[in-house]
Amino acid sequence: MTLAPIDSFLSQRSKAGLLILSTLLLAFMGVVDMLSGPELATSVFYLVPIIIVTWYAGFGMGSLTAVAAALVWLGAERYDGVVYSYAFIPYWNMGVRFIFFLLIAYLLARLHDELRSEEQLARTDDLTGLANPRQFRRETEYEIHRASRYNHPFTAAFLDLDNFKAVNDNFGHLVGDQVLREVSDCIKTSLRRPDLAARLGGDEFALLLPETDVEGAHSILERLQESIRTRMRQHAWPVTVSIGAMTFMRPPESVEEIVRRTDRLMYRVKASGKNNMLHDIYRGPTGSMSGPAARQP
Ligand SMILES: Nc1nc2c(ncn2[C@@H]2O[C@H](COP(=O)(O)OP(=O)(O)OP(=O)(O)O)[C@@H](O)[C@H]2O)c(=O)[nH]1
Repeated sequence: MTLAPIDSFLSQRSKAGLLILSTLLLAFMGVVDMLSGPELATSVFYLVPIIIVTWYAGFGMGSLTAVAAALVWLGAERYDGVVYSYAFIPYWNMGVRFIFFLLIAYLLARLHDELRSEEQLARTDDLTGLANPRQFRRETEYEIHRASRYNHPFTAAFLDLDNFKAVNDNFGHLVGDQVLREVSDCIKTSLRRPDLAARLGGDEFALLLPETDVEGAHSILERLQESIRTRMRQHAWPVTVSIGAMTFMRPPESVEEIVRRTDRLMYRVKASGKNNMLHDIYRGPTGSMSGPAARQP
């Protein structure tokens, strides 16, 4: 049994939706507790709404649910007519339960944050904050499935910096790192929200532009190339960028095919003098390919 559908359902709920859900669960718990009487243990079930709200809406909302759970528990005890030797004991118990719930919510919120940040680290390139190759592959696989289903084009592009080694050699490795960060910054500001940018390693970057046809991709990539050129000139770094881009009117078989085709275009740019872009169209295994459109710098 997998919890994925429940997880997907809960993660799509708004904070208000989760609060309503937890209120309903607590009300249900209160009724069950009242009907079952004081003998039957139900305490652990009060944790369910607290766990759900804390995990999907954060510690603040989890604390509110913890208060509500402690109050509902007190109410159920009152209804059952439990007798204590001192009048303050029910309130003491309520306080202890609240602290227990709060501790669970706190630990859970910490665990959640740690997991999220680990996931984030596993997806990103340390130096630039862009996606890493594993994440690029995962998203590209997903895009192939999506494009097959909805029959939409998408574009993939490979970027390789020109003369980057010269910066390392002449200004040092730290300046080289700064170049990579500046290029990443240009990429981040040139792309749209659904686009993905990854650093594949060294001075190589990959872009995935979902739902993007030839014209759309061409204008984004031209803008990006110009933005990188301008930024490099501002720092007097002798770096330009070579781009190979492929617009897939039909999805290819695999990520490898995307990489192979796009990489090949990028290397043709390198071989023909660098600092340029080749952009081609893939129309399917039997379809014809247009000649690559090159733009001179
Ligand atoms: N500063 C820095 N350099 C790196 C990093 N990763 C790889 N490199 C260096 O990047 C360089 C990449 O080599 P090339 O792509 O051949 O260099 P290039 O001068 O751009 O060559 P062309 O693409 O032919 O213009 C190598 O010298 C690597 O040592 C990094 O994270 N930081």
